[in-house]
Amino acid sequence: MEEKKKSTMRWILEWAGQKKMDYVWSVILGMGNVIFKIIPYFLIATIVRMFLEGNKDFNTYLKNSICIAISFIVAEFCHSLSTTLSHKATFTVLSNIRKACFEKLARVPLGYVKDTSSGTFKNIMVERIDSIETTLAHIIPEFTSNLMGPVVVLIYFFTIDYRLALWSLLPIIIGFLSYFGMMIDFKPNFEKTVNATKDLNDAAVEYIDGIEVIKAFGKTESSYAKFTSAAKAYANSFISWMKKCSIYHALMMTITPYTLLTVLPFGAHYVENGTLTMPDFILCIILSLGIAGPLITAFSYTDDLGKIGVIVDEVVGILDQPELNRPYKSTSVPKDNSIELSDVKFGYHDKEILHGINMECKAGSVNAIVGPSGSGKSTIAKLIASLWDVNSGSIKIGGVDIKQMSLMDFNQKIAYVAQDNYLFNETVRENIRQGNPNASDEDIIEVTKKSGCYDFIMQLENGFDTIVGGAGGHLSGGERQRISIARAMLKDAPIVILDEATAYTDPENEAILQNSIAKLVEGKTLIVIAHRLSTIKDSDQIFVVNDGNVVAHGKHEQLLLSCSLYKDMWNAHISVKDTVKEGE
Ligand SMILES: Nc1ncnc2c1ncn2[C@@H]1O[C@H](COP(=O)(O)OP(=O)(O)OP(=O)(O)O)[C@@H](O)[C@H]1O
Repeated sequence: MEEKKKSTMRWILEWAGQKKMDYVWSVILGMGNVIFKIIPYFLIATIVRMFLEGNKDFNTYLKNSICIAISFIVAEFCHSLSTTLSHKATFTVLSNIRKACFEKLARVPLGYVKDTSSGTFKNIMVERIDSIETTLAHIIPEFTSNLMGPVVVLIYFFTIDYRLALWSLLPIIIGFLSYFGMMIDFKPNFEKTVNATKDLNDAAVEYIDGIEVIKAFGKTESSYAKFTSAAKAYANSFISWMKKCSIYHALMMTITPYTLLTVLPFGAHYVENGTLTMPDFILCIILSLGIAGPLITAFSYTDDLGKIGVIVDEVVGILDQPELNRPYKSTSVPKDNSIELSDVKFGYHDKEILHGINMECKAGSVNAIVGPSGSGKSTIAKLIASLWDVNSGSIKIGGVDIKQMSLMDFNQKIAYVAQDNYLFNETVRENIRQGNPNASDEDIIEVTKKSGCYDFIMQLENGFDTIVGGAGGHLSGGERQRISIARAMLKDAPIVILDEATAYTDPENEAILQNSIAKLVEGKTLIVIAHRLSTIKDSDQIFVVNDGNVVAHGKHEQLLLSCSLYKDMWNAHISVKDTVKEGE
C-alpha cells in the first residue's frame, strides 16, 4: 500500500538503480547548457550598449562575438552530453520496469494473469513502457534548461527595468492560464485514451488468437466489426479530447509568444518620458524575445509528465498485485516426496470450488484423480503445482507446508504436464531444454528416444532445429504432448503431475506414450488425472472427486465395490472402449 503513495519521479529514480547518478549529471549538465545559453544575452547586451554609446573598438566587438560562439558550442556540448546520460539512465529504467513486471507475473497466482487479457499485458509491458522513453530521456535536460533559462533571463530583465519585465509577463500569464484550461481533466481524458488503446489491443489479439474459430464459423465480418469499433472508439477518444483542448491550445500558442505586444508600446512610452534609456530599451526587447519560447517548450513537458504518471500507475498496478504466499528462501526442507492435502478449500473468484479436500500420497506412489467433468480435478492439480494458493487448509510436501518453500525450491520438486502445454516459438530442441537449461544436446536426444518422440522429430523439416510456431501451432496435439512429456522427463523432478497429459493421443501412440510415462515416473510420486480409466486402474490409489469433494479413495477393485460413481464411470468407459473396438 505504501508503495502506491510513491510519486512518479520516486518510482523512476528507484527503477534507475545505479544509473540514478546519470540523471543527476544530466540535470547538472542541463543547467550548464542554460548558463552557456544565457551568457550570449549578456554579451549581446554589452555589444548593443557599446554600439549605441559610439564605441569603435573592433577588437572588443570581435572578442565578444567569439565568446558568444564559444558559449553556444559549450551549451550544445552540455546539452548533448546531458541528453546522452539521460537516455542511458532511461533505458535502464525501461529495462528494470520490464524485468520487475516479468518477475512479478511469475510470482502472482495464475488467475491474475489469466483474468487479464494478453493484449493488455503486451500493451503495458511493450508499447506503453516504450512510449515513455523519448519523453523521459528528454524531460530532464530539456525541462531544466527550458524552465531555468527564462527564469534567469527574467531576473536579469527585472534588474534592467522592472516595469517592462512585469509588462512582458502579461501575455505569458494569459497564455498559461489558457494552458491550464487545457490541463483540466487531463488525467481522466488521458486514461480514457489509454483504455481505448487497451481495448484496441485486446480486440486485435482476440481476432488473431481466434482466427481459426472465426474462419471455421464464418464470423469474419462480425469479429472484424469488433476490431473496427474498437479502432473507432480509440480514434474518437483522441478526437473528442483534442476538440476540447484546441481552443485553449490556440489561445496559448498565439498569446504567449507576443511579449512584444506589451514591451514595445510601454518601452517606447518610457523612453519618451525619459525614464528608460534607448540601449536599455533595445536590451529589454532582446530579453523579452528569449522568455516565452522556452517556457512553452518547458510546459509542454508537464502534459508528458502526466502521461508518464498514468503509465507508471499502470505498471505499479501490476507490481502491486498480491503474490503467491511463498518466501524468497525456504524455511524448511521436505523429508521426502510425499504429498498431503488437509481440508483444502479453494474458489477461483467468490464461488468455492473445492470444499475441504483431504488426500495423502506416499512418496514414490502412483495416484490418480478421477471424476466427472468440472468436479475439480485440474483445480486440485494446479493447487499442488502452486499455480494458485489455497483459500484455507494446507498442502504439504514431505511434511513441509508448500507455503514455507521458495518458488524456486518448489519448482525443483515438481514437473507439471497439462493437457495444453505451451511450446515457445523456438526450436524443438530449445523447447525440450526448458526442462533443464543445463542439459546437453545428447541428453535431449536421449530423452526424446525414451519418450517416444525421436522418430517424429527426425521426420520434421529441420529435425531438432525445427521452429515450432507460437504455442506449438506447427505440431499436432499429440506431438505437442509428447514433447511436453520429454521436457518434463528432462527436468527429472521427484514429483510428477500429469493432467490429461495423454488426452490428444491416438490409440496407436497411446501405448508408446504410456510406456514413456512409465519411464518418466519410475520411483517418483505421481499424480495423474485421466478420463481413460483403463490407463490408471493399476494405480496405488485412486481418488474419486465429485463436486469439489473427494467422495471415495482406494484401489480400482475396492472402488468398483464401494463407490457407485466410480463403478458407473468405469462401466461407461468400458462400453465406449467396446463401441470403439466394434467400429474398428
Ligand atoms: N480459471 C478459472 N476461473 C473460474 N472458474 C474456473 C477456472 N478454472 C476452472 N473453473 C471452474 O472450476 C470448476 C472445476 O474445474 P476443473 O477444471 O478443476 O474441473 P475438472 O474436474 O478438471 O474438469 P475436466 O475434467 O472437464 O477438465 C469448474 O466449474 C470450472 O468451470
